[in-house]
Amino acid sequence: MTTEQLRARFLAEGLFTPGDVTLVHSHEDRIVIGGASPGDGTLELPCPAELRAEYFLERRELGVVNVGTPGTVTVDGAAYDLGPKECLYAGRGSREVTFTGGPFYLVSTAAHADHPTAKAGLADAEPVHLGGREGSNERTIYKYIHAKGIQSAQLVLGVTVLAAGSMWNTMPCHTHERRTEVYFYFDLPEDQRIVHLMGRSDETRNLIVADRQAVISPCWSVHCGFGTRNYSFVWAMGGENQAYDDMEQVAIGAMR
Ligand SMILES: O=C[C@H](O)[C@@H](O)CC(=O)C(=O)O
Ligand SMILES: [Zn+2]
Repeated sequence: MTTEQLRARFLAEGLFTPGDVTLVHSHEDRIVIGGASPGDGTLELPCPAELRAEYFLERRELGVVNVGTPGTVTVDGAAYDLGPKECLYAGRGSREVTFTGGPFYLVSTAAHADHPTAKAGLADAEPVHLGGREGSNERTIYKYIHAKGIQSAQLVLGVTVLAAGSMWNTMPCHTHERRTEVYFYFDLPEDQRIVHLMGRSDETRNLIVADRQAVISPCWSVHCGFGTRNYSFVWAMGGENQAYDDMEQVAIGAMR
């Protein structure tokens, strides 16, 4: 694939349109990603015709992460205040979801079961500190929706925050034989970029990614990257299981 073909297929740009909810429907594990940018108003989660559903969460579940300023997400009349990087899970059967403030990044997977709406902040996520200065990858991993956290049908989601002076995420890298993963990069200055590596581990390609863009990694693709500055990203997965560590590790020396 050429650069343009790779970008068209695996990179989601333009998710944040002021005053609108923008959704991208991937056929990789049927993951829908999106952005809600309410501005000064309130936005409602629409139900695109492609879902053939009465309402968005009729057969789906949703993870929401605030990637901006303090805001509120309301699910069937119950309001949840979300600070920056905080997360809300809305389960199957929730009929009305509205957004104010933010903006908010959205990830949805198909759901075969109902789970209660739940909020988690950074302190609830049992932060894991990984990497170090010598590897330029000092970072904190916050797990929100996973086997031991907020319960879901298949969605797994968290946020990773890189320390100032650290640029690498996920190195050594891995694939997930049983899942699709999407990285959504944010908190990167507008004029900076991330070199995201994708593709089979023995035949990698790269995507040059800007702030508030997402990369879809099918099960065969590695997903890791190096920024020209530090940044944060939301990682989210859909597929067969919810064990965070179900991954095929790739030795650095085995990458091509
Ligand atoms: O499957 C897990 C995901 O790729 C990320 O959680 C990895 C990550 O945040 C990191 O190492 O920086
Ligand atoms: Zn991964």
